[in-house]
Amino acid sequence: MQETSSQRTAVLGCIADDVTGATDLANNLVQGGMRVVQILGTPTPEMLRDLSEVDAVVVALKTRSIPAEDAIAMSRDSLKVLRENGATRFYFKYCSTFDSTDDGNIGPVAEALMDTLGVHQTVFCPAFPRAGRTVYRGHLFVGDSLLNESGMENHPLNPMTDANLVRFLSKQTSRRVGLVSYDDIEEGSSAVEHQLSDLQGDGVAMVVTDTCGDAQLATLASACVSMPLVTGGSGLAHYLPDAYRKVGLLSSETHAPPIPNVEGRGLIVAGSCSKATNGQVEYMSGKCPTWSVDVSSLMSNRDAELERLIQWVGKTDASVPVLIASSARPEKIADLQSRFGAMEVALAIEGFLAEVTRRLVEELEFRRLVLAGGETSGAIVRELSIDALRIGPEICTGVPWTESIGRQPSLALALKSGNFGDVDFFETALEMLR
Ligand SMILES: Nc1ncnc2c1ncn2[C@@H]1O[C@H](COP(=O)(O)OP(=O)(O)OP(=O)(O)O)[C@@H](O)[C@H]1O
Ligand SMILES: O=C(O)[C@@H](O)C(=O)CO
Repeated sequence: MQETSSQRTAVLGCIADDVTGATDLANNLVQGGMRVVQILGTPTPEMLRDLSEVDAVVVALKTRSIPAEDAIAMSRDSLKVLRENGATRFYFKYCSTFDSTDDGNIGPVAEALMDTLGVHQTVFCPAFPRAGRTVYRGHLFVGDSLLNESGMENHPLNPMTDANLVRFLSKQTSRRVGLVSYDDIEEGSSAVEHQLSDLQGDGVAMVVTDTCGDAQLATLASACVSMPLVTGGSGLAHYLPDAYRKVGLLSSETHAPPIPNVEGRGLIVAGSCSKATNGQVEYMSGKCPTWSVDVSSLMSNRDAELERLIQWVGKTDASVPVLIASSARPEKIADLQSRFGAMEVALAIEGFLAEVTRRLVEELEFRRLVLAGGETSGAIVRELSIDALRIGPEICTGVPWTESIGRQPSLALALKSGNFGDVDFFETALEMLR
């Protein structure tokens, strides 16, 4: 296939199961030299037709923690539109910590996409070594810890209690699950292709891939270049553009991302309770006015809590950013969940933070938003009616600045996955826009 410089529609169509994951994926594609637009929610054909000079479209859904049949339907709808717009390669992005439950949604959505595309095999590559996620002998590590000892076992929505991905994915699918091992990958991309083909001969449709470093991701990208569908975290995406260029799927030009040109006040909203976000909230709370959401009051008297918060922000010094956080430690979360129900409290907080953010943007001219947590960011961008984002430069591994497309006034947004970023992430992000 030689579509190179005349290619006007995106070659690669991506479907991500949450909004910060989508941004992370887009960031890696941008670093590979692609021009990338992120669409928030299922795209319409018109939205894609209006995009020109784009190499990849990343669709950000919010399907990680919803019933599997709904996640499948939304993912299929997005696939259809991306395909009709001319994409020939597809990427299903989930979390580098494989966030899901025994019932899905990673296995069921991957199966549905495979069936729609008529493909018999795909890879599962959650590894993102630059962010400390590696896979060895099928086991997922976060830094030096196995997934189930990394803090992810305490996640409010999908506690991860099994690091063995071959075993865990097998619970989500009736298809055979296998492994391309570290040793196979070390032998190079042809060896991986042979191994994939042998596994396919044995009826293995879903292949978890060991990956301990970036060189192995590059090998894997070359081995997967002709696969219509790949699945994974964002690490593999860094290397796919180059692999596509080598086979003529993508023009040899690379593109540098623009920094958002947005004036206005900074707002940090954290709904993630991950270890990293908790540390970032603690650090930033010593540096700017900070509001810690009282979840019990929110559950009993939401409107009063909202007004109290808006009034408080109105009295803060307009020359500095404001931080609003619901983040809490595991014991506190467990207590709230037992009193109100896990999903009920999660959705109530998401809705509350979303409404607060919209009101602050509309009423107090906040324009530079730093949001922590995928579900939280998803709820907020939806409330702000943002349809699409242009991807800008990287703030830290996996998190770029982005700028809203088609919204007046435009907003600069940094959508941070819960576990990403150093302790000073919020400060660093806002300083980049000075
Ligand atoms: N104090 C709290 N008690 C219970 N649940 C909370 C609390 N604060 C936030 N939540 C909920 O926890 C969930 C956190 O998910 P979110 O995706 O935003 O963060 P994350 O999982 O750490 O990030 P990511 O998905 O990017 O890794 C949200 O649904 C949020 O509303
Ligand atoms: O892959 C990751 O870790 C992140 O992009 C993410 O999906 C967190 O929600």
